[in-house]
Amino acid sequence: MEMRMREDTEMGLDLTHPLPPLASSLHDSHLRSHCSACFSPLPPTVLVNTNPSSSFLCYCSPPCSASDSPLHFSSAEHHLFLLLRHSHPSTAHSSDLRAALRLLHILHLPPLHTQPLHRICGLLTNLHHLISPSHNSESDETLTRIRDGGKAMAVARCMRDGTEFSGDSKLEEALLCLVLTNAVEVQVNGGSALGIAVYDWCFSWINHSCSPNACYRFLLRSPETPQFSGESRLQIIPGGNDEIEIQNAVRSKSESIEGCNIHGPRIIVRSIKAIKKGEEVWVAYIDLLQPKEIRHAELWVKYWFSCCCNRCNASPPTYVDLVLQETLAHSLNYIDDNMCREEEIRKLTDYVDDAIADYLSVGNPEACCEKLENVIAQGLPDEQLEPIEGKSQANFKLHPLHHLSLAAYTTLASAYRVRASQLLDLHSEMDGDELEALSLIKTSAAYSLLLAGATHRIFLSDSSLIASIANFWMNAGESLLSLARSSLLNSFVKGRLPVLNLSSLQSHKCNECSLADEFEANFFGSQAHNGGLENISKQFLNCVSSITPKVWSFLIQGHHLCKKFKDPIDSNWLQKMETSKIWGFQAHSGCTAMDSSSWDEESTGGYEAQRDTNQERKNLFKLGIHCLLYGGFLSSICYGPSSYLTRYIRNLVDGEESLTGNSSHEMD
Ligand SMILES: C[S@@+](CC[C@H](N)C(=O)[O-])C[C@H]1O[C@@H](n2cnc3c(N)ncnc32)[C@H](O)[C@@H]1O
Repeated sequence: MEMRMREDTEMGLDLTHPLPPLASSLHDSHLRSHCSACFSPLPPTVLVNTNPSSSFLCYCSPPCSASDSPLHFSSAEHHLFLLLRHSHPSTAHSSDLRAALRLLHILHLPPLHTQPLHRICGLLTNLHHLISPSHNSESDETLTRIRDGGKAMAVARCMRDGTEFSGDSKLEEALLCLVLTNAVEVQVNGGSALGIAVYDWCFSWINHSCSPNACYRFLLRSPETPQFSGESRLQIIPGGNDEIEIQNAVRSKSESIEGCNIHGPRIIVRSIKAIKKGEEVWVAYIDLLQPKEIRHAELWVKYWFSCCCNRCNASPPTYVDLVLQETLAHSLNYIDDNMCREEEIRKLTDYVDDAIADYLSVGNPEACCEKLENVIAQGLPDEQLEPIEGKSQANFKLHPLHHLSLAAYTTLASAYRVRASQLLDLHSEMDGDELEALSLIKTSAAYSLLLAGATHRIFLSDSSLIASIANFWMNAGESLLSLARSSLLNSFVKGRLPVLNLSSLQSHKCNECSLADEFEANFFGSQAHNGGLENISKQFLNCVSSITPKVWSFLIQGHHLCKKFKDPIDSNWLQKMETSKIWGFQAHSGCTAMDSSSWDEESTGGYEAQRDTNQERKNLFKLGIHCLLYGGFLSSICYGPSSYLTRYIRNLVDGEESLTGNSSHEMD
């Protein structure tokens, strides 16, 4: 089954009203911090439980409790918790099982033997695929999860009914497969996933593409939020080969499913490209900034299909797919065979994963930064390169747009920021540490700008990456703005800084571009995207290309790796490198695309402390505002003008805390 456009549509329009979930469940880690019905965060003092014997779920209000608590007991979710508490006290992750139990309960399915299990309530289960014994270990994990999970669900239902478990859990397994095939992670306000939700065919029949034309967002309804406005006509209609399924689906739309979770997180589908009437609508099921091989492996294991979208079928591969997996060999004496190369890539991947784990799991951001910067600059360390058949192996470096490089910049931006705040927390009084902290914050901002600038190049060749790119520009803007506003900059120059009011969007209009007006117009709901994405992007790039060179040397001062990136926005250096060595192995000894011919170290060095730091600060601010507004503009295309992110950006730009004084400051 699939979904198609009812009429021609523009980019940046909602294609559905906010659709309520059939079932939803918080991840176990959020059960104490969020309302189990509406997923909104709980104020520390408001924990409503209808039944004192149930301490598993919390609610934000009596209406949420009244609507959800009965289902918690009648679906056997409560009994599942009791069961898991005894069998797997610490490792339980049960949101998929709980959502499946809830669905099983509200669907009132007829007895098992009369029910075909490949589709339930119109939704595909993939049952026979997901439970077939397979050749790959990740699928084996899925199989074990379905077998064990189905059994746990069935036992919980028997506990609820006071009956003996017969050993048959086929129906439960089918519902669990339905959840694995159709559930989406619920993420709001750019945070981590709160839980999962399953929606009816209006959303669940939308297929995946690695170059999608639509995206989705969630809307939470807490008791304070007014009722969701009435349903408007769906802009997408069901399509596919199964006429009976389509007719059933259209008919079922008028009968609301009993028990449907009215307070649960709602989903809205939105176009990110112009779509023609009758064209299929696609969303992305996975992270699109991964090379084809990894995307395909993930889709196969989770959803059991091979993607044949335009991006995946392109021959030669698209620019995006080429750079995301491109490596650069820089040793003549290597064994030129694919096995070696694959082995090398595997080692690079493990090395980067280990470095990221140093930060995220071990809590050592310093070790993480050192490893990531080494691998970006030099490839693997020597001890990782065992000679094969007496010959030393090539040491591959990652292309600056390789997906591991992108993961590295993201991690470095965050790890440097954390290092700065750790340093300031430890030694808040010491001047030397303030300078060190400032340098760490600058490096963090440099990496977030590098990430945004580098991935923008990819975005220009594939606009379906818009949501990720919006995020990168917003992060870069936020980082630059907080650096410009940081009091640490005050201690960097002797003497007092002149008065500089860095607040209010209106007072920071740029003479060269209309970004601020576009953002403002969007924010107040007047005609969206007047200037068109292409025009705005061009204006934005012109502005940031002229501002960045004025701050880049300040940001990377004293940082040897960042100095290798001549200019994060002007990617001429990258282009030079790509044309000098196109896809494949580098055949010349010692000559790498990352050596000094392309990575001009000299041109960016030599920052002098005597420079006009206040001017530098203004430029940082100006660049930050541009990045934020552009990220906000892209994000309003993906998530709508009234989304949390747009409001957040407005607040950031308006700057609740201005540095000094009140005089207005033009972005000149
Ligand atoms: C959420 S459902 C989408 C609707 C589904 N096509 C149906 O018939 O109900 C996800 C499943 O749809 C199929 N699917 C989604 N995108 C696909 C694609 N691009 N190519 C082939 N199958 C796809 C896979 O079987 C996947 O497990």
